[in-house]
Amino acid sequence: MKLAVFSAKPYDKVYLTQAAELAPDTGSNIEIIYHEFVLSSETVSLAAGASAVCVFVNDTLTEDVLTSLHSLGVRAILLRCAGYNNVDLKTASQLGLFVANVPAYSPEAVAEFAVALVQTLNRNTHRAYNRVREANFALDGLLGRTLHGKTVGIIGTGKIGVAFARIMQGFGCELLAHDPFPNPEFKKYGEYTTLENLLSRADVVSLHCPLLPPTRHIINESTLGMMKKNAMLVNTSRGGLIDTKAVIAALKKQQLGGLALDVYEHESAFFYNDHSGTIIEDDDLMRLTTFHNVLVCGHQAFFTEEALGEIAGATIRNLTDFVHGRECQNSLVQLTKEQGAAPITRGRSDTIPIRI
Ligand SMILES: NC(=O)c1ccc[n+]([C@@H]2O[C@H](COP(=O)([O-])OP(=O)(O)OC[C@H]3O[C@@H](n4cnc5c(N)ncnc54)[C@H](O)[C@@H]3O)[C@@H](O)[C@H]2O)c1
Repeated sequence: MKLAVFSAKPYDKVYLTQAAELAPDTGSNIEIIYHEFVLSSETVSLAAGASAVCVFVNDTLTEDVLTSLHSLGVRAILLRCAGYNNVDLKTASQLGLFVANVPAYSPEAVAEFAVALVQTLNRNTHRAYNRVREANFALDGLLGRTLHGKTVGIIGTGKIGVAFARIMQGFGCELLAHDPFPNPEFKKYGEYTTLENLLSRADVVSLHCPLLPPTRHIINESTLGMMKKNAMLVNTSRGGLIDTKAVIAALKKQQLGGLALDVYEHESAFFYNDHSGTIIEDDDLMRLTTFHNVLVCGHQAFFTEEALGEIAGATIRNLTDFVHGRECQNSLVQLTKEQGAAPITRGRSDTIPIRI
């Protein structure tokens, strides 16, 4: 069985190769071909000969890409990530393609990174680091706020949102959450409220919901206007949750106190590659990097040794479930027995109708 891996970085090669070698029931039967470029309509032909493709957050699996994959003989799509907003699941299902993700690979890794962003932005440690290297020990401009006693608003209380809540409770924060599907786990840490009430009360707002049609630009001119003046906004979820132009306007008006992003609406053109020698034409991204109170990272919240090991292991397990026609608990499409995969059995927040 040939597996074509797109957007493959050196670390993907190490962890996936190791996981395939350790797979108990297929072992050396998996031949992996690594492509460093993204999967798109321009590159899809390179999947020829493969029965399965493995993709990441910025590979685009639109109707035409999926149709091409299917006609090339690809039957399984393995996402080595949790979010699947980049895959047209309806078309995949119609084509009878198996699609599986890795729903939980160290949610703690992402939650811990969100906390790191909050504290870096709040206490200006990134600016202090640069100053001290130039022997500038002045404190002007580095003033932060004590988090203890502040209100933190969490939008989306799934695995990552709850892990974030648990850590922020440890800081002594009051926690509010908004989620159309309340999670009993969160109730240990705080209370659910409406989006409007959360935004008007929170000193820090952190986004942990998936990107879906109803959550696209959930942070927009109107919802930014509801936020407490000088509050901080953190997004480690998906770039499309924030209307970038609206957030730039809120920063310019000094309505928003700070912004920390691990994800960006149009990140697929830049993230995971070195563009330092080129002219970046995305003026919104460049504008964001000029604010002293904005921190942008390149979608790295998941990036820990533990998470990479879990992602690779789960990806290969999803593949072997498909190969052996076993029920796959990470399946994202409902296929018939004849199409070669088992029915979906998902938990509360992962039920498919919510996502499509
Ligand atoms: N930056 C990274 O490296 C990274 C890594 C992993 C995941 N992510 C992102 O984090 C997101 C959350 O991951 P998770 O594992 O916690 O997912 P999850 O499925 O466990 O939880 C998502 C939660 O969002 C809720 N939700 C759905 N619609 C909502 C809405 N309109 N308003 C508020 N909440 C809503 C769901 O009910 C669910 O409780 C993923 O969708 C993914 O986009 C980012």
